[in-house]
Amino acid sequence: MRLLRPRGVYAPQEDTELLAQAARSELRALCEQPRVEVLDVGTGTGALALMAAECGAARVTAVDISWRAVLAARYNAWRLGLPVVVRHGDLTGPVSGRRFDLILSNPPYVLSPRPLRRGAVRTWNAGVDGRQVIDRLCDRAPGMLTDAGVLLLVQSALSGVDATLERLQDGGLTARVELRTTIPFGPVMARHADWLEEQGLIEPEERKEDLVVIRAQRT
Ligand SMILES: C[S@@+](CC[C@H](N)C(=O)[O-])C[C@H]1O[C@@H](n2cnc3c(N)ncnc32)[C@H](O)[C@@H]1O
Repeated sequence: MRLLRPRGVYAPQEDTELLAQAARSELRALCEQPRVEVLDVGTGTGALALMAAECGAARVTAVDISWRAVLAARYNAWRLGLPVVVRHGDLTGPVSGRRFDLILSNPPYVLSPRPLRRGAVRTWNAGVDGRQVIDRLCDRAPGMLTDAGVLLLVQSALSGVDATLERLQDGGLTARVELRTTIPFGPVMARHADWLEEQGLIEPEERKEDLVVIRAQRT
């Protein structure tokens, strides 16, 4: 898909593609049912929400905290003629009270010594433990899934895979690692490599990380 991506909006990359891969196989089974509802939390350009609509999901809603991302995703949906409703707000706030068959999220998960700020860094910065958005999403997801609903979430293994699995399990979901791949550090991670080494999170000279898709479902 050729998508408009204004400055400051996250460019779809390896994490987006890994999550899309997991989502496509989920959607193949789901879209045989009528009225499938999908939510994409932190939509950026809208790439994942648009893919879900293209796969045949009946109702796709996307949310982002950045107005720039919301406007880009709305434009991309209009240009491609795909029925995606894009809402502005924090996490699931704009859709509270609704339930979804599939929730997708590629949230900010990058560990950073810098405080969270407004602006472009919000697309990736997730605080010193990389969990400032993931933890809140794990707490909200169980209450937003239909009975057989599925959450697919992508993150770096550096941000704590076990912490995510445990948090989702505490919320009553069965959670497991669905996909995993190793990628070389991109520019943001490369800038933080010395700090990650100091924290003992990576080996000296290690410049790669595992990306993981976590799948969670109500037991
Ligand atoms: C890593 S980008 C992923 C973008 C897109 N889903 C993709 O995979 O290409 C994370 C997105 O989450 C958004 N975001 C960050 N914090 C958020 C929050 N609290 N609520 C909603 N969206 C948020 C950012 O603006 C950004 O667009």
